[in-house]
Amino acid sequence: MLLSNNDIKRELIKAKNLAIYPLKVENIKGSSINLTASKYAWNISDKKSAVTENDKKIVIPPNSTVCIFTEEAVWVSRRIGGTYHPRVSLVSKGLGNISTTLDPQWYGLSLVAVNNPTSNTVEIKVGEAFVSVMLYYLKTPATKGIIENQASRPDIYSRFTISDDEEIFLAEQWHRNHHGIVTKMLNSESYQYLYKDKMKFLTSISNFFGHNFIAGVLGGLITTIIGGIIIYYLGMN
Ligand SMILES: Nc1ccn([C@H]2C[C@H](O)[C@@H](COP(=O)(O)OP(=O)(O)OP(=O)(O)O)O2)c(=O)n1
Repeated sequence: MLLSNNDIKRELIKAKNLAIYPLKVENIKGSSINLTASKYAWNISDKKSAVTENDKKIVIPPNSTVCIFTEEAVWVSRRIGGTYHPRVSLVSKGLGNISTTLDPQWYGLSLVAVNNPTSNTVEIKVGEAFVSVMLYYLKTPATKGIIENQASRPDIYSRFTISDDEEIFLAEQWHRNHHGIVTKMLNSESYQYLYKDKMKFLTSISNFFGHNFIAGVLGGLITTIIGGIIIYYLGMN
């Protein structure tokens, strides 16, 4: 079953099946969450950084592919899997990315390959939402402990020419284990915002039902229905 925006928010608040950090609430869409491009990106042909010197843009030359780390690290439990999809705004510039999968129990940054088959150079802004992840509840939880790939994919990024700064960031522990991603998310302002938003909603519902007039009307309705059922059964006998 595909997760809606409400399912995603509920799961993020519980933090028992899903955690994302940094969490950008505005990137939670109807049935997906958009992830943003980080300044860690490399061209697969020359293995060099594809980011401009001021760290503002990722440059994808004609007929080439660039691997871009997302700013967000994601953790999913055994009960959730997902798929990565290109955003229409990118596809309409001629770019594409090969749709890939998010395995249950995954934790780490995502490394997304974006290809430019056009004859023009295309740029993606650092921080721009460039890929959508759709999340699904699994019918039964996946087998415990089977995690086939290392967090944040060092097997792949080690093929690129990595600077010292990049190396330091990629070695940071918060995005390389489940606990780190969950803790960072729980301590973030956007998590507090999401949590308070839910509490506001629950309080407004309880205020609504707690209101004397509404409570009276509901009480009257319930009494009438129960009374009606009793009279009906008494009449039958
Ligand atoms: N664009 C993507 C897509 C996925 N992943 C992460 C999350 C996935 O749970 C994990 C594994 O993805 P695949 O199984 O597709 O990766 P491989 O190509 O390594 O395949 P396999 O695991 O079969 O060896 O990599 C990622 O970092 N970037």
